[in-house]
Amino acid sequence: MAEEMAQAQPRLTAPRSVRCIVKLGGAAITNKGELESINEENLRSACAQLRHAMSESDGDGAMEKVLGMDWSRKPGDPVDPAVDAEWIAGIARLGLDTNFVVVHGAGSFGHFQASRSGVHKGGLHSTLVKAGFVATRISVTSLNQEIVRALAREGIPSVGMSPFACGWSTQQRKLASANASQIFQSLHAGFVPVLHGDAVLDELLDCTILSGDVIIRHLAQLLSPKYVVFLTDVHGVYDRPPTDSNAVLLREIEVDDIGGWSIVKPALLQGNTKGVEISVAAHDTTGGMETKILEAAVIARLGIDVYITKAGTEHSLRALKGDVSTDSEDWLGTIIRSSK
Ligand SMILES: Nc1ncnc2c1ncn2[C@@H]1O[C@H](COP(=O)(O)OP(=O)(O)OP(=O)(O)O)[C@@H](O)[C@H]1O
Ligand SMILES: C=C(C)CCOP(=O)(O)O
Repeated sequence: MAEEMAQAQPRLTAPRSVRCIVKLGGAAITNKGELESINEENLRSACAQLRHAMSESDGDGAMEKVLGMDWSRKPGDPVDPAVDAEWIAGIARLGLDTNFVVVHGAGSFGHFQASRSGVHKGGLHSTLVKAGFVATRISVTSLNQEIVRALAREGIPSVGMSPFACGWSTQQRKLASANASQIFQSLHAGFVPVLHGDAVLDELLDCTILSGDVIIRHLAQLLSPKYVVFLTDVHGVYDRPPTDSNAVLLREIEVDDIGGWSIVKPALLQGNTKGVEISVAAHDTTGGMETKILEAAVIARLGIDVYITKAGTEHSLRALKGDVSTDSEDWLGTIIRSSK
């Protein structure tokens, strides 16, 4: 009996060293202005680049034949999916370094439902908020499934995990309970966990919206990855909204011990005391680029380099491979790192 109980307890040991935690930003993998619309090209490219970054082979990372893992039948498919069971059985190992965690944002899934009903502000006694909570979860979990499928089609052994369903909750929007044992165990078993920004219960507000950016910071604290990558729809952090033609890309930001940060590159902005000007879309319930920068600064203070760059570019591939340094003049993106 005691043995059975011991087996039933989750293993709480930290996993093998995690190489990278990556955020697939909602602005990149969805068409943000169009309700529940996936940016198929960006999603496909992000998944292919992830596979490439995980590949253990020396070449360009592309296996001759990818072991597709989405075996479900999609609408319009005439017959059952062809699964070459003999070929698969003959493959000794995947040849992928799967020590990655993927977190995605909501983009045009979830934010609209949440902002329309006010889920982010709480108050589950309101029927509108309750309905909005359900609608938000339907929307983000359906996006999660599409992302897991896209990764699986690239042969990445991914498993979807919803923070709400894993019992994660907040207290006044700050993470209060976030058991990661299922994530640890999945990594141990060779799976790539795929989490997402979610609607969660809040001890004071009843409910709120937990951003993928906050999830990434929490996981970075728990898993100490080698580096963290945020892929989005712009090249990185600019000194003002990139819609302004005078916006300058901040190439390197240094974070000190107490969380203060300063611009290192470009040199012309060194000593800039005005800070960064940010605009956030009206329906965005989680703070947009501002939240990303704040969470990235916390991660950098841990001594973990953070790369923010545009999805579907040569720069995103280099970031996913960890092939970026402060000397990389030809890399387009923002590096946020510790000053130590
Ligand atoms: N100073 C700034 N620097 C960079 N981007 C900015 C700035 N101000 C506003 N933005 C906007 O921030 C957006 C990216 O942040 P956002 O949070 O939407 O990204 P995401 O993580 O990809 O999306 P989601 O939160 O849906 O997952 C860009 O579309 C950009 O226009
Ligand atoms: C709107 C919901 C449900 C999640 C938001 O997550 P984010 O897009 O990562 O900020």
